[in-house]
Amino acid sequence: MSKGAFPNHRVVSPAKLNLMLHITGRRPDGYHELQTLFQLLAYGDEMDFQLTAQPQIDLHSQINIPVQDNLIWRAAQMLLPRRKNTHGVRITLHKHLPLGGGVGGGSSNAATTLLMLNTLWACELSTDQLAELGQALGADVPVFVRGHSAWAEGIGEALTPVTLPEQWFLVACPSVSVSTAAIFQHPGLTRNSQITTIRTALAGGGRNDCETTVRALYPEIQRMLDRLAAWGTARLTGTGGCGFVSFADQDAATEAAADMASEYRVFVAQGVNRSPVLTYLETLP
Ligand SMILES: C[C@@](CO)(OP(=O)(O)O)[C@H](O)COP(=O)(O)OP(=O)(O)OC[C@H]1O[C@@H](n2ccc(N)nc2=O)[C@H](O)[C@@H]1O
Ligand SMILES: Nc1ncnc2c1ncn2[C@@H]1O[C@H](COP(=O)(O)OP(=O)(O)O)[C@@H](O)[C@H]1O
Repeated sequence: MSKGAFPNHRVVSPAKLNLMLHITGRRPDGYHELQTLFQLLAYGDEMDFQLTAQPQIDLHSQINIPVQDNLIWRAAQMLLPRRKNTHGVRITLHKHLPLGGGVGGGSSNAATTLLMLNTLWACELSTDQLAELGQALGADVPVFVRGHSAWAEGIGEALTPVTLPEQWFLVACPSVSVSTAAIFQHPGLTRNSQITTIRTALAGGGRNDCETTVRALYPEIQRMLDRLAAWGTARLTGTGGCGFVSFADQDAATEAAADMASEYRVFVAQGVNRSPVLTYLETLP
């Protein structure tokens, strides 16, 4: 760091898995009523945040989408009117998570940006305010803003923090990306699951209601889930396309990952109850 330069803050923008996902109804505005268990992971994209003397937002992201559409850019723009100092920021995204994989990378990046800039720009917004801003960017943003594994209802915004066993997960990502909107618009999707309880879900009950439709539309995902099933109960996360299996220990997960790695992009990650971004923010003065 050169003299006078601002420090660089590197944080892990975590992924999530939906351990189960039931669709219990559809609202008049087209959004679906869900019940889902969000498991945060100690793995994700890495993001660098460094304040600058110039007031602009300078985003370096390897993903091939127009900057105005990047959820990081959009999150930063939302906080700009609340900035209480004169600094700009240089944000660099090191993308590790697949796009449109159901592991929530874009939503997580948006939430990480809201959390980091709220501190670095001294915006002083409460967690509730940040979660509300985040929800306008996507249904999955609030869970990452609150930064805790959670039971979600409503359209995914009514969150109850939960403590989950910190198991290991093998996540496999097929080379296809699934459009969340397309799955939710599909006529074959089951939308009438019985309301279940948080207790049943925590005990491992439940399934992913999107899975039948996703399997039918994407043979490659069907094949991947069938391959994963060699190690246990294989599930789709979100609207896909990634699937996962849980393990009690890291070695077993790593062994299974090695077996799948020649065919699929895979990663092994531990489930965590608290987001690494919150842990990082606690270290700041
Ligand atoms: C269903 C989940 C479960 O985690 O799927 P994944 O995106 O993770 O796969 C998420 O809540 C998705 O969250 P997110 O990806 O942020 O969704 P949004 O951008 O808000 O919405 C994308 C589209 O999905 C549909 N949608 C989303 C959430 C919801 N409860 N009902 C819906 O019908 C809407 O058609 C919307 O236009
Ligand atoms: N910073 C970002 N990272 C990833 N995707 C982004 C980002 N900004 C915008 N997007 C868009 O959001 C879409 C869904 O993002 P992502 O979070 O990866 O999917 P999912 O919600 O299925 O896990 C991407 O296909 C991409 O077009």
